[in-house]
Amino acid sequence: MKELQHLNKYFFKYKTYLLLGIIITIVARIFLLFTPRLVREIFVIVEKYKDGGDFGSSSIQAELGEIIFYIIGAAFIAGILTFFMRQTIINVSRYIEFDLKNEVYEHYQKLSLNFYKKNRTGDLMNRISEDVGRVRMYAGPAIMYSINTVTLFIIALIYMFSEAPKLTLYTIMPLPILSVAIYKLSREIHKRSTIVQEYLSKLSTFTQESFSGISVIKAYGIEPETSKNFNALAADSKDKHLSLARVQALFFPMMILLIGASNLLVIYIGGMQYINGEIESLGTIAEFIIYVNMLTWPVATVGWVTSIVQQAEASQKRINEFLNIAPEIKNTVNVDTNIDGDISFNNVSFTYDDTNIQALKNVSFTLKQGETLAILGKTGSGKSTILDLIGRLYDIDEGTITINGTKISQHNLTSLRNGIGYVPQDAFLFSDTIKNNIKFGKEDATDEDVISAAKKAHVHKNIIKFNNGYDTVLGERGITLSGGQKQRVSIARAIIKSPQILLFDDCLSAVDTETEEKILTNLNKISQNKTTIIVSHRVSSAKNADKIIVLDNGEIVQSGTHDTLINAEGYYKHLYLKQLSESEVDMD
Ligand SMILES: Nc1ncnc2c1ncn2[C@@H]1O[C@H](COP(=O)(O)OP(=O)(O)OP(=O)(O)O)[C@@H](O)[C@H]1O
Repeated sequence: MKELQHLNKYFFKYKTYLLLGIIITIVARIFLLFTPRLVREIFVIVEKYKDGGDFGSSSIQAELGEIIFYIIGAAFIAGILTFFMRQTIINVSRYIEFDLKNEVYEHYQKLSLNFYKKNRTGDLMNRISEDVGRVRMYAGPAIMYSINTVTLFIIALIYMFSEAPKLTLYTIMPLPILSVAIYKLSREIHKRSTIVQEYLSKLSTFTQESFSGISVIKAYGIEPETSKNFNALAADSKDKHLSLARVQALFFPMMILLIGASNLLVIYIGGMQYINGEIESLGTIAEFIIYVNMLTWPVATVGWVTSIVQQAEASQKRINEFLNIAPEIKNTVNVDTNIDGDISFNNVSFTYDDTNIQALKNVSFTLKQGETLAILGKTGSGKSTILDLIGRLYDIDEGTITINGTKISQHNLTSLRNGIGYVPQDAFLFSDTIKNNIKFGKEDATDEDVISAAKKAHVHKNIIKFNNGYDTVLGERGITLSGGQKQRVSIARAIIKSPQILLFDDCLSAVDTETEEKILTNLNKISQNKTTIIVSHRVSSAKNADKIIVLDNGEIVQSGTHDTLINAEGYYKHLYLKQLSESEVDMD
């Protein structure tokens, strides 16, 4: 129960509701327990009448009518109170579920990229949905059924012992067996349903990947193999479902068997006692049969609740594991800081701790506000890493990065990120309208702002050709747009923010050189007093930059301007000549 203590703050938050729920539960059970006693009363009256008691038929009718009225009244009140019991306690569990989901989600948002690299997306999703769901079962149903069982048991046992102590002992004898059996069964059901869940998520991952990668599957003609693999997985999943259904099918027969055993005991022992004169009325037997049936379900829930609590404890442990991870990138400055665009790298080295790859070695450069830097280099040479470090997605191991002369870690993290417009290599678009995807960079942007940004990113003409224009909804990862269109929408998203620093990570790779030229000219105009860094594999993207650096294996191997670099031996000149001859071939 140590892990579940995390929920105490929520129980405290909803204490009034919870307390009300507990009181309602207790009162509801008291009313429910009037029925067996009233039924016995009926038997007593009928027995007296049959034995020739001094009843007239109209007075017995009146007495029976009164008792029936009480039975209906008690059941009615118990029913209403049971409704409110669920409305309070189960509602509290839903509030707690909602709060916990928000807490986990907010925490996820604070965690650094490293965390997301180390943990699978499916795992993150499971903890926020399935695990929180299991914890809710503890916060609601488990508490409700426990109070229910305890109250019902205490009150019923008091009534039963005061009525017929020996019969009571026999009646409750099978109940612990029922409880233990249900506990064992619930554990087995849980074990098998976890396996079923695993198979379901395997199946959904498989289908999701097949549909996302359907073009590759079709292009390689491997539909039959994919179907075979799906069938095999589905067959395994079916077997696991059947094995779960087998144990689930045992649940009710077991309950019926044990209820039957208790009823038999009541009838047999009660009957003997009636014959011996130990109990006065057959009504007592009827009363006890009702108790048995009333107590069976709560007793069964003891086993069930135990297994719910164990599952909730395990789930909360998994949730706490993530909640206890402190964000690696911490905001140490609470006031806003000014980001104007002077950037300086001073002997920066950086190693990714998950792969131990040293991505940057002693990298130094300075950029004044308004200047443009182009970074070139072979793949894996560390270009994207430089951009990630400017956005402080990772903290550096050695050296210093400053913006406006202040160390990057001394800037307010929100000011820093607000001051940067970042266009990633892999343009990610949300399943939303094009307009909202562009506005993502600036929630309060007007339609005119959106259009102007799209024009600057040279995508406006494409967008207005769609039937719904800017209101065109993009599919998962923007599948309705071409690669180049996606990149340009992503550029518009950065432009609309009008940040001081613009970071473009090879984001023109999918557009033709002519469009690239036009976009770069527009960017040149926009970024007059903004600092721009363009990562590229093309000399055409770099040639107008104020500074160019060439990276190799994390080190700067060349730096200068286009003119100086095409006259010096090295990667840049080589690339320039290669791309020049390629473009000449294209023109032929
Ligand atoms: N998140 C990460 N975790 C671990 N290693 C990484 C991570 N990102 C990059 N690397 C490694 O760091 C090195 C530099 O990667 P980086 O993405 O900066 O190169 P790049 O020059 O931008 O490459 P490309 O031109 O292919 O985009 C590579 O060896 C890469 O495998």
